[in-house]
Amino acid sequence: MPNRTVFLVMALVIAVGGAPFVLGSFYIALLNFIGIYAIVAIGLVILTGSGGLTSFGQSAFVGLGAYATAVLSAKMGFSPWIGLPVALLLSALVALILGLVTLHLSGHYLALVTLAWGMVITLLFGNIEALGAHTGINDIPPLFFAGISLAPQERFFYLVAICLAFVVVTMTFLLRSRQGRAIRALRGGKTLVTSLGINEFRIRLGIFIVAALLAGLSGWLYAHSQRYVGPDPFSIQTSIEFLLMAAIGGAGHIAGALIGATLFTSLHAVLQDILPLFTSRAGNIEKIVYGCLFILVLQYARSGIVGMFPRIKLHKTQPARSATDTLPRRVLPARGEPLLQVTDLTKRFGGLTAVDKVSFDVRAGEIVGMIGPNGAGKSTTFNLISGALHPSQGAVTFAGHNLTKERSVNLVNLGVARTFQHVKLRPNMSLLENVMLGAYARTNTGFLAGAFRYDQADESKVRAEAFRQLQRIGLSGRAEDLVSSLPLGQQRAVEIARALASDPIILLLDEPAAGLRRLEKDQLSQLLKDVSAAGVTLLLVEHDMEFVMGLVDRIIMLDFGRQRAMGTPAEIRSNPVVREAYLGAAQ
Ligand SMILES: Nc1ncnc2c1ncn2[C@@H]1O[C@H](COP(=O)(O)OP(=O)(O)OP(=O)(O)O)[C@@H](O)[C@H]1O
Repeated sequence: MPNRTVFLVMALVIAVGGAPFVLGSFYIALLNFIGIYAIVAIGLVILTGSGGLTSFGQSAFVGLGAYATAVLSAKMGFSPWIGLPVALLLSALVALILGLVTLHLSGHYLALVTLAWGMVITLLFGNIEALGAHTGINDIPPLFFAGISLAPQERFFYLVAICLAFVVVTMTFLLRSRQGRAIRALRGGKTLVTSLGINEFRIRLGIFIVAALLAGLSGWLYAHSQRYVGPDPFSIQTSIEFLLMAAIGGAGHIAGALIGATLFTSLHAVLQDILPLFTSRAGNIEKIVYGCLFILVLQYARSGIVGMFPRIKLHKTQPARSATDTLPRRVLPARGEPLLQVTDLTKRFGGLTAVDKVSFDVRAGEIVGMIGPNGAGKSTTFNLISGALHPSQGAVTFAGHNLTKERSVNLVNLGVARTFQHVKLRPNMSLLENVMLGAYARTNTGFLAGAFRYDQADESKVRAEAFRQLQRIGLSGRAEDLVSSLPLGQQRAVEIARALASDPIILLLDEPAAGLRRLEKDQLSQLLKDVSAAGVTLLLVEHDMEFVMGLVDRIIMLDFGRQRAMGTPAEIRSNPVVREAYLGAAQ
């Protein structure tokens, strides 16, 4: 651990250890609430801030955890410690069921379903007699540890601090891990994550369960801290307040959740003291204050308070230390071997035939370009080959596999990698992390391994691979910089490095030169020639004829969805059909 981190951790341990001796009981009780709420807000950092999924049902999961342990300990006489695994299991199970039903759907279905779930659970808590209906459950027994009662808030404080520290550490590790990168990539859209071999549904389900687990833990703490549970604290309003906490602090960072929970809970305490002095409608005014706060945050500080500060790097990523830190590489097919066969490929959009019986093949080691005027069907053909679209008819065979029958998420495992016409990098991630995403399918560590750091051997290899690819494009010196700080030409190079990190047999490039200046195009052309020299086959769609002619071995020309010509650049240049349909205007 670097010295600065050791110093920070020690200072924090001393501050937390001494707090109950220095602060009065009001402040300790306040800190307990902050800790309990921060755990839920950290769940939202994972779910909403990182993964882009909104849940209005987090307080319902808190309630589930709280009621589970309350019923077990107060009504059934079990140890409150038994309540912890039960609260966690119940939260995870409900999240699994809700997730399985909704997470396949795109759009705002999850938000709507969690809203309904939040409303239903509050109604249930308030109406089921066995749960104490509106009176709730009293006399929840305190926790005991080694025979010592944790009933006093000063002692409970240590339990909250330990749970919060555990959550902060494991969730920080998770976000930095292979699955953490996948979580942060979700916002890039399904086509991107699928092309990297990331199962979008599984990751969404995973983070929904993680956030529910944290809410369940928070509920367990809440029940044994307050020793009473009733329906009111678990309403939709509280769920919105959790979202507000994460948004104020900065939903993209764990530190944001801590800051947001601290500010919001303190503000709540202050308003509850002050407002009744001026008005008998303190509750309503408080809601208005929160509403205004939300609008202000959305208007002026979308990344929350944390986003107002420059990025602090507590650790510097090091390249691999030894030669054994390398991922196994696949054996590339020998140059000239048949690799990709496209047969009668057809795609209809309603009455429009965008691609009409296109057939061609690509041999290993070739650079093949696909050209054609606007609307010719190039992108559609590209998307059919890369698995982003399914054909209406025809087949794409790659190294013996029928790609049209494969799940698109598996293509990267077969050796198919791609780049995008509109660069799809994750702007808030470093160059290194963006390229590491490319190697996602080459290792298989899961959420648990990431959260508990059992993934370091694999991570070190993936990091080494990403450094190697960054060196290849001449950007290893900027590995730690945010990718959004690069000009477009270098961003395209990073996309190529990311694709190469998957150890592809074929690289599909969608208009790689679009938007580049002349010098950037020359650099890109040289990079692609180097990649080809290393044995990777290239198939590209491109508008820029000069760029294509100087780079490729063969060209396929499409027009109105049909394949009009195929040949070497010289043959294409002199082909009358091409000259008329495509080059005519340029000559
Ligand atoms: N999802 C879609 N739904 C309906 N029509 C589509 C869809 N995608 C493409 N098309 C249509 O299919 C035809 C071919 O489009 P495509 O984008 O493949 O052409 P292109 O050669 O890539 O053109 P450009 O160079 O302008 O990108 C166009 O007429 C387009 O409007």
